Amino acid sequence: MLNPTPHEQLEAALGERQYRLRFPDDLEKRFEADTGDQRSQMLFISGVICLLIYDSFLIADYLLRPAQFWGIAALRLGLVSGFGMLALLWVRTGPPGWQREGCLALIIVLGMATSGLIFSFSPQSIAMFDPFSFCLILLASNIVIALRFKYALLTTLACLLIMALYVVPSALMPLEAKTFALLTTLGTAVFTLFANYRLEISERNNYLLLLRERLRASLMHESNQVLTHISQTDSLTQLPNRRRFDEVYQRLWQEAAQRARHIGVLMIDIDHFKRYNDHYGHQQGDICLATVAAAIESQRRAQDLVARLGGEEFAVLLTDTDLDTAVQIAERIRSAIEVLGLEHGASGERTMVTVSIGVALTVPTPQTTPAWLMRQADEALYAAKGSGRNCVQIAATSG
Ligand SMILES: Nc1nc2c(ncn2[C@@H]2O[C@H](COP(=O)(O)OP(=O)(O)OP(=O)(O)O)[C@@H](O)[C@H]2O)c(=O)[nH]1
Repeated sequence: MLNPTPHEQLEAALGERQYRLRFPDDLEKRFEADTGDQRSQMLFISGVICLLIYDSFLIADYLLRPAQFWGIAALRLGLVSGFGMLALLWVRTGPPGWQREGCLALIIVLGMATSGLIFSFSPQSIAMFDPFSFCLILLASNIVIALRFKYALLTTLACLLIMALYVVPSALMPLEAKTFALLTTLGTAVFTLFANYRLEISERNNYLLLLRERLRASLMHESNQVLTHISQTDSLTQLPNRRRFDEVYQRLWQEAAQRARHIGVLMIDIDHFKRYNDHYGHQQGDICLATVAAAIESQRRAQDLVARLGGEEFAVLLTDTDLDTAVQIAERIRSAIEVLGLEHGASGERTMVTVSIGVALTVPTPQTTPAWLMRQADEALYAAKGSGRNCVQIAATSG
């Protein structure tokens, strides 16, 4: 079975009941690649805010536990904030997802363990306040930092265990207060985990919708490019068609007018092509047209445009070219087709396929127009046909 395309994977993920916290592998990798850097930056900012709040509790420590203040300050500022800042700076560099989440989870657990230790230093009269700080740590972990759910769950369980290890055997609180503290912390854990789960689900769903829009836009862009190419290309010769020629011609004319530079047109027509068709058949005529087109294309300079204007008529747009060079290019094209040696048994004049070419060149002025120059090239072509074909003629106004 064929592997599903990114678009199919995406539609399947959107179609599923949206409660899963993991996409199929490819999509999951793309999710991490697309959102990882931004998440690292957000985690850095929310982490710094959490550390500031954590350290602001030094005010309460100073008021409630002045005797232990300096020891507690060393724990909060030196241990938790010190390691915390280092971890956040590292997270900001955009490490892989599991390292980023795991590292922050460890810092949160360290914060909880330190809060437990601070609780154990408390005088009996104020120990009852500390469980509130445990709840705040869970709030920070699950809502503000919003670790990915799996990490949030493990961190919460570790925090609850640490909290229970400090509070349950503690002699600082009566049983009623311990029960209240445990229930409050447990309730906070459940509520914040539930919110964390919903946050991640909605982040993932938003990502899927955004990705679908991006994929649709890029598919649309690709289709537009294909359609534009089709609408501007001649299907038989794969050369630009008349529409494309006119578009480029108008633009180059304006540029030549602004810069007072030459612009030139070579009008090329296969000689006695009606006879060729009649003699060899339309299908062979098509092959001949494509061969002649490729030969003309092979002689053009990089900056010039070759187009099939219709039927057996081609044109070359020349920019920044003097008359001598234009005639040289025309002569090169004429001779390249002659030396192809494509048999033309019905020509009457020669035995192989040849072309006649009209050359017209000008520096645009307010009195001249693109259509006027085309007419000049057409008249020169007509003159080439009149001079026995298989030759190049220059428009009278270009000489
Ligand atoms: N095979 C083929 N023939 C085409 C195509 N488009 C136009 N033609 C033929 O090209 C021929 C052009 O003939 P004319 O315009 O009379 O000119 P000519 O016979 O080349 O004569 P001169 O231009 O005077 O040398 C016609 O027979 C058209 O049917 C095409 O896409 N394929």
